[in-house]
Amino acid sequence: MTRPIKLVAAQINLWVGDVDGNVKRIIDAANTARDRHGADLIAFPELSLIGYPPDDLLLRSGLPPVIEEGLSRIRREVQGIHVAVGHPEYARDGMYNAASVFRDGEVISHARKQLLPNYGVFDERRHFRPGRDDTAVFELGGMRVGLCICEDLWGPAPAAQARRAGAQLLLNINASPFAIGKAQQREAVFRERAGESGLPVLYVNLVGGQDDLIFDGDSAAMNGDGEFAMRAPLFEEGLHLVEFDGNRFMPAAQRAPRNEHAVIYKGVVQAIRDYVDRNGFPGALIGLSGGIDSALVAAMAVDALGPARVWTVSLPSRYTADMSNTDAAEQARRMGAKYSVLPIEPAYEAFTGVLADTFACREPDLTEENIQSRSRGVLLMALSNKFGHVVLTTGNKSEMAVGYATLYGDMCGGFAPIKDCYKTLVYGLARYRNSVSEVIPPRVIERPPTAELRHDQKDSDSLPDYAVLDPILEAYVEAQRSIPEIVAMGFDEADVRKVAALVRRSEYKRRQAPPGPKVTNCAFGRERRYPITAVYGDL
Ligand SMILES: Nc1ncnc2c1ncn2[C@@H]1O[C@H](COP(=O)(O)OP(=O)(O)OC[C@H]2O[C@@H]([n+]3cccc(C(=O)O)c3)[C@H](O)[C@@H]2O)[C@@H](O)[C@H]1O
Ligand SMILES: Nc1ncnc2c1ncn2[C@@H]1O[C@H](COP(=O)(O)OP(=O)(O)OP(=O)(O)O)[C@@H](O)[C@H]1O
Ligand SMILES: NC(=O)CC[C@H](N)C(=O)O
Repeated sequence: MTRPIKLVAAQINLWVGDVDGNVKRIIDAANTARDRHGADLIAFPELSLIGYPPDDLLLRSGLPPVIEEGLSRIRREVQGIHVAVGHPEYARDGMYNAASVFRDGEVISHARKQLLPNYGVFDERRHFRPGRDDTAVFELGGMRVGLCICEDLWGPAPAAQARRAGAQLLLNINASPFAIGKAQQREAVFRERAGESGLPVLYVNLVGGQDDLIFDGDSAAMNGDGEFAMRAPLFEEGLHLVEFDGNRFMPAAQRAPRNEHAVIYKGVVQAIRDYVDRNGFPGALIGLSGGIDSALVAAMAVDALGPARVWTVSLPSRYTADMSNTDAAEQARRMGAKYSVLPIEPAYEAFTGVLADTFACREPDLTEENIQSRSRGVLLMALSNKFGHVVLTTGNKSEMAVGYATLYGDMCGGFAPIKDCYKTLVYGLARYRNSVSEVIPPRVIERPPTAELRHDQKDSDSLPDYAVLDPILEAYVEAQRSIPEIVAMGFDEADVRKVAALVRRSEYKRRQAPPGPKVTNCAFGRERRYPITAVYGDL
């Protein structure tokens, strides 16, 4: 009787563009899987040599020889274990999203991705040709393994082909980004494929932050009857071993419950860490107002980078309540982060002084409010220029949706960690973080949200309550519902019309906003591409 085969899912963090570094990460992990786990095969994520998504880096004429050299290094330097890696393939008729399996210098198998995703954040048809229905099935320890790439699992054909070609299990390598509900969606896909084909599925996905995407891993082994034998923790690197006896993966895994706020929090922290580190910043700067948005971003930044690399700055104006200053100082103390106070009053006086004659016949309005916000932006960017830290912007999705942010003011900065988190989610994440240890003074979470740009201002003066606004935004932005449809869902027509008009009118602002991680099922940017200049009404 043949012994069970040992397979390792390499849930690792790979860097886009860093082929040499990724090859080294792959070789090191393969050697560890062989030596520590006695593995027969290790599988790496989709396009692991170049990282995901490589976008138009794929068009660089210097890339093919670098990929070729990386693949031959893996072939030369890893012995005694099958290695499955994803890489671009440059063929005579075009480029393919491919995967190769190597063993002791030989190419054992080769697959080309058949189903190229071209929706949501994906643009794969821009670069790749689809592979034909020539599913790769190879032998390992007397068993037959079918190899396919990411989206190939999301349709029935590639798994059915593998089954017909005699596969006993399906190995699927991925670059599948996180979104709320994605883990459940994946589970449904595994179940559907396993149910149709009867094949157990080994699913390998990467972890890490890449500009506006985060990859959560969620690598898994599911048996043909829909039972999990392994499900890796989210947002953690690891080499996950499973054994396969020809019919089933072993052993059956206990699945730890997953708290949604904990998962999202961890994902955004990962996004901050990878963005700051990979772009070479010594740390991050945050304007800490005593409000909930900057409080959450500061807590996440400290969790991502450690307190020594986070610099919080209070920038009070005449409208800033004492309570706000006290709470900001208290949070910085609790987190152990650097805290400076730079009052914006002199800058504001200087700007309004220069404009005084020109504005003589005009009443104060939003213009002056925006000057406060812009004075803060100028100061934070000056600190960034002088000390090299990146400014983290604190706008949330509700604000970015309706344009409730000042261009070149509080929108100043390089990375926007919570830009895809609705305000109601911001509260949930802050409460979750405080349930671990209370870094945010509770009053910050409890008081009503305010921009403090004029006396006694509250967000609810100009916007519907977030409990109403956020579901309208979900319907309008994510589900692309028309105004009459949203009204039919039970919302007040005036509210819906106002919100929709604000969303339409602020497209220009979002185009100028810094990147930040996708969390919802339709993030602004890559995933929702609307014209700025357009005339459309109730659509
Ligand atoms: N289609 C278009 N294409 C390109 N540019 C366009 C444009 N339409 C206007 N603009 C430009 O944009 C300017 C207006 O934008 P902007 O200068 O940002 O100003 P604006 O959007 O008028 O005001 C800022 C808004 O954000 C709110 N806010 C500010 C700060 C913090 C918070 C908070 O609670 O977090 C809220 C504030 O209460 C106000 O409602 C126009 O004067 C014009 O220069
Ligand atoms: N007094 C302040 N000191 C430092 N930064 C400030 C101050 N006021 C505003 N900011 C910065 O500008 C951002 C926008 O703040 P604002 O108070 O206008 O609205 P907000 O969206 O409710 O944010 P928050 O909940 O953080 O207060 C803040 O998150 C913060 O980064
Ligand atoms: N890279 C891919 O093919 C990813 C597509 C897939 N449906 C996912 O998001 O998981």
